[in-house]
Order: sequence, then C-alpha cells, then structure tokens
Amino acid sequence: MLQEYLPLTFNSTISAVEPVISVTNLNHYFGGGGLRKQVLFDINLEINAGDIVIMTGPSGSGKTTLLTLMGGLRSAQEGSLKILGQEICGANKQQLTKLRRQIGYIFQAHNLMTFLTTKENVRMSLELHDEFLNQDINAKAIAMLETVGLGQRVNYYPENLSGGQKQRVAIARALVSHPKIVLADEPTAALDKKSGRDVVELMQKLAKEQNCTILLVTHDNRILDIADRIIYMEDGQLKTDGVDVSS
Ligand SMILES: Nc1ncnc2c1ncn2[C@@H]1O[C@H](COP(=O)(O)OP(=O)(O)OP(=O)(O)O)[C@@H](O)[C@H]1O
Repeated sequence: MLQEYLPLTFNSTISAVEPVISVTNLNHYFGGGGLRKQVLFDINLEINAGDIVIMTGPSGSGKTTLLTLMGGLRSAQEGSLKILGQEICGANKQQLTKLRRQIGYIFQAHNLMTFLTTKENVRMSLELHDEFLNQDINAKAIAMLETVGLGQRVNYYPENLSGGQKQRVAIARALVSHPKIVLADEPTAALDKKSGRDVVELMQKLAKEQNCTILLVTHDNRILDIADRIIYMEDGQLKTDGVDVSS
C-alpha cells in the first residue's frame, strides 16, 4: 500500500502521440550490501493518455513498488522511466516534487485530513497549484464534490462520512486539479461490494471526461472490467499485458 502522500507541478508539455508513461528496462532494488534484494526485473511498458490500466498480481509481486516509482514517490534507480515526457530515473528531489504536483493519488485508506471538512480537503489540492490561485477555489471544490454526489456533505468532517463517501472525497481531491495521471492503490480494499463498484465507476467516468490516465493496483477481481488494459505482475516481472478482461 502507498504510505506516502507527496503533493506535486511541472511544466512539461506532452504531445498527443507520446505515451504519458514510458518504462524501459527498469530494475529496482531494496536494501544494500549483502541485504540488497532485486524486486523489479526488466520492466518494459508504455501507457497512453486516457487509458485506464489495472495492475494486478500476487502479494509481493512488486505492484506498489512500480506504482510508487511511476508516481515519483520513490527514486528510480536503473533503466529509464519517463513520466509526462520527463526522465525521472536519476531525477533530483526538486524534479520529483514538480512531477508529483501533476499526479493525483488515491489510496486504500482515503488519507483525508480529519481536521478539515470535505470542502477543505478538496480545496487543499487546488492550493498546491499556482494556476488556481486567482480562481474561486471554494466554488471549484464544491462543484467537484457535487460531481461525486456529495454536494450535501461539503461541510462534513471525514469521521461523519461512510467509507464509500470518504473514498469519493479522495477521488474529488485527486481529480479536481485535472491531473494527467491518477495513481490508485487498492482504492476499493476497505469498501463493500456496492461501494467499491460505485467508487471505481465514478473514477472511470471522471477519467474519461478529463482524458486522464488511471493506473490502479488491485486484488479486487470484481472491478477488472472497468479497465482498458490489464497488467499482471508476478515475482517482480510483468507477465502479461493485455486488454482481455475475461481471463
Ligand atoms: N521498503 C521496502 N524495503 C524492503 N523491501 C521492500 C520494501 N517495500 C517492498 N519491499 C519488498 O518488495 C517486494 C515487492 O513489494 P510490493 O509492495 O511492491 O508488492 P505488491 O505486489 O504491491 O504487494 P501487495 O499486493 O501485498 O501490496 C516484496 O518482496 C516486498 O517485501
């Protein structure tokens, strides 16, 4: 599971044909010296703008590691990893911070600020972006909450919302700034079947409207059908990559 939330903005522009994420011969290791352990092996992958990609596979297969690398949440060590046209293998902290402002994150635990209302949680995401500072960010946050069906809950605190409602606030927070990429790690894990389904269908709808790429890690087979493409990881390797959601 993603543990960190690191906000991000950088000014790269990407052409329509260039993949939003391009991974070439990527390896990753944890630990050092005699304890050094390779957890990703020669990953090659391209993800196009607007695609909803689900990454699945057994526990420990490297999904979260790959997701955190693609989100600029940890440094890539070996190979090439281009996000929105920018090489981030070897990128410094400042470059990673800029990158992270262009990405929305949705976590298993919604990670909302408990001392802020739903509106304030969503507004906080806009406050990280200079381009919104001259706009009515309150109105934008409320409009986004209305879009996710929480127009009546803008002044509620997270503790007074159901699990599904909290996750919808997290979706509003991730998408309100219209990021090009949203990364989601087990977004339905804490939800019942219906709430989980509602949450991913909402993500799918908003992503298609905004032409946003979604990369979603899940063990939840019930949501595979929302994907344009499914990637299967095993033992740190990308085993299958396809669009056949029935397999
Ligand atoms: N910070 C870390 N330090 C050392 N090893 C780690 C670290 N994070 C993950 N690993 C190891 O890397 C491997 C891949 O872990 P990762 O969390 O990416 O798998 P996963 O497929 O996301 O698993 P899950 O589905 O259980 O979340 C595992 O063997 C794990 O123990």
